Amino acid sequence: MDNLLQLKNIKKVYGTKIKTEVLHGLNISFKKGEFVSIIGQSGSGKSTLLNIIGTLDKPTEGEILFKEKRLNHMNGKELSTFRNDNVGFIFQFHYLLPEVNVLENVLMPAWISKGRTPSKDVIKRAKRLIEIVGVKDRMYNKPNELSGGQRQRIAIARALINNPALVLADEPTGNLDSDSTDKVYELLRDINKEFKSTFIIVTHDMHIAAKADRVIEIKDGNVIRDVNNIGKNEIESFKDFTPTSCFLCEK
Ligand SMILES: Nc1ncnc2c1ncn2[C@@H]1O[C@H](COP(=O)(O)OP(=O)(O)OP(=O)(O)O)[C@@H](O)[C@H]1O
Repeated sequence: MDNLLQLKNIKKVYGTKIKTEVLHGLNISFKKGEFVSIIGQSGSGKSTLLNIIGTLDKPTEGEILFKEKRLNHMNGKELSTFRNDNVGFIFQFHYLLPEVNVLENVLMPAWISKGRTPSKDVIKRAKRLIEIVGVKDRMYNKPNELSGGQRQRIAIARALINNPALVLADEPTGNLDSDSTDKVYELLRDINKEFKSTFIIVTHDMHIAAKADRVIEIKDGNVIRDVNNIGKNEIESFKDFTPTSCFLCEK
């Protein structure tokens, strides 16, 4: 698999008078189509890293290459175009617009990036995505008429409308019960297989992280572990993050 994204010596310092370095020179490459979990204790730097990868925040030092192209020197407008065309975001809270229906919510990023009413093909893609995420019968309902799990599924469909090469998710199932969590993760994996987008998912639940192709552990702003195809032996060694219901541990 080719590299989609490369982080080179990424440092992040917060504060001006009192400076705190929260990422200490990270070097990580992500391949096309890879499904990666980022795990770590609260405050270890996971969201900071994800925000930098998604260009929502700038690193204090270091370089980000996306398809070999340097992102560091892009201005705000260029970055916003870059994000709209290449990155899908899924957050813990769905941020759906309450005033418009499910279909219009999913179409919103396409609307924004083109600056006009989406084409028939885009509308077709939106309908297909809504079908894939299993909420077809709620296409014309408003978000407040959906369950929490259904809203998160719509947020996933919305993240995919522009066919992004990269999907970033920060605790995407943090607000869901364990049954919906499992279903949403299965859905993310299915979508990853079908559309070949690279998925980077921040979580502190090992039950979730273990479903990825690769698990990266961050501790105090450093990568302390980077493991492919995690198995039973490794999962037990991530004991800080292993809930009692961990499905692999019980095997
Ligand atoms: N805007 C900010 N200004 C100053 N410090 C910040 C800022 N954002 C985050 N931090 C600090 O950076 C460190 C890393 O925060 P970050 O949110 O990346 O951690 P995290 O691993 O995502 O945590 P959690 O799992 O609790 O969401 C923390 O010590 C946090 O207090």
